[in-house]
Amino acid sequence: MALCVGICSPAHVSAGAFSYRGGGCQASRLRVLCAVQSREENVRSTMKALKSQNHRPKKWLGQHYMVNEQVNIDMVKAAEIQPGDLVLEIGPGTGSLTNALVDAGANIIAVEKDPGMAVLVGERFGHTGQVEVIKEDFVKWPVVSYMQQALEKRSGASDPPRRAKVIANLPFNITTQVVKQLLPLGSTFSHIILLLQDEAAIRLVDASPDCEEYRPISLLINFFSVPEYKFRVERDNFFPQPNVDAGVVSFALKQESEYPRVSSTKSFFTLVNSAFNGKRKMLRKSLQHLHTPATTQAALTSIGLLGTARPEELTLDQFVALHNALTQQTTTS
Ligand SMILES: C[S@@+](CC[C@H](N)C(=O)[O-])C[C@H]1O[C@@H](n2cnc3c(N)ncnc32)[C@H](O)[C@@H]1O
Repeated sequence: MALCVGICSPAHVSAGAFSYRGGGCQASRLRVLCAVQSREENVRSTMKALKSQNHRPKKWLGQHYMVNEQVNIDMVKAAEIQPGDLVLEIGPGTGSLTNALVDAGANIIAVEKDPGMAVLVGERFGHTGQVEVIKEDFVKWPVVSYMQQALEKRSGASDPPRRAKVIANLPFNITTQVVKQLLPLGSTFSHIILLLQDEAAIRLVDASPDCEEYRPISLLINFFSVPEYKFRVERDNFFPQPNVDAGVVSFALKQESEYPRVSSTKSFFTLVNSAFNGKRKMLRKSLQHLHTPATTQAALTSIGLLGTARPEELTLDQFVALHNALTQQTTTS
């Protein structure tokens, strides 16, 4: 590593959206050599940490460890971490991202499902007093009550509690579930920064009706947050190497007063989910278990759409208008 000081600055990393190429970058031979050496060293220290726990990476837990420190540093930058911020990290693994958070002065609650990794990360950061490790399956963990209590403990009696942030190199198999679980929590979290499969990252931030993957989750994301694609991370930055590249996305969470105006969020998403049950069907058909076709058609025309509209043609604002028109018609009839 010492060899690389002053030469290894990631020249291919610029502000805005960029891409981490691991050892495959187009920079000078020396820089490539340094990147390879530094990555090998990171792989070695990851292996050493794993060996100390007699641990082989578990595929079923999505254990692909980050071996490029600069990616961790840039994820922390993307989260705009300030000293004293409370950060929830999902799946700390060997603690490489945790380490960048500690360096930035954050206080971290790290939830790890693998007992061996929970022990490892607890031992690694015990002396800092900045990391609390919780050995739990994040999906079953009571995130709101735990984080609210932690925020309240930290805030003075007078000032309103600062919201926490979430950061994670997420196991790919729980991505959708975690996104759905966290996005509506704008009173607890201000930002969520996730490293995901690149394809999922692109799909989640592109929520326009023209997008082929336009689905209820696209509407959910824009209802509750402002998403942004930050940068791409190529597969050779992980150990073991996955079959696909990754991407980092940020969700700036809205607070309740900023949500689109609907009478009930629950009934709004019931409408959206029902609408997409038959993506190719006309709304007046797919919504017929909620409203008669005539009612849906009248509501559609009252907001300036054709009575034959299909779900993939409506923007979030138009779904909101449709929901409100249907609610109004139901209450007046
Ligand atoms: C992709 S690895 C990332 C590890 C580390 N943060 C890094 O960047 O190198 C995913 C981590 O999440 C953990 N994990 C998997 N499923 C989990 C769950 N349901 N709840 C909490 N942690 C989980 C795995 O054990 C693993 O440590």
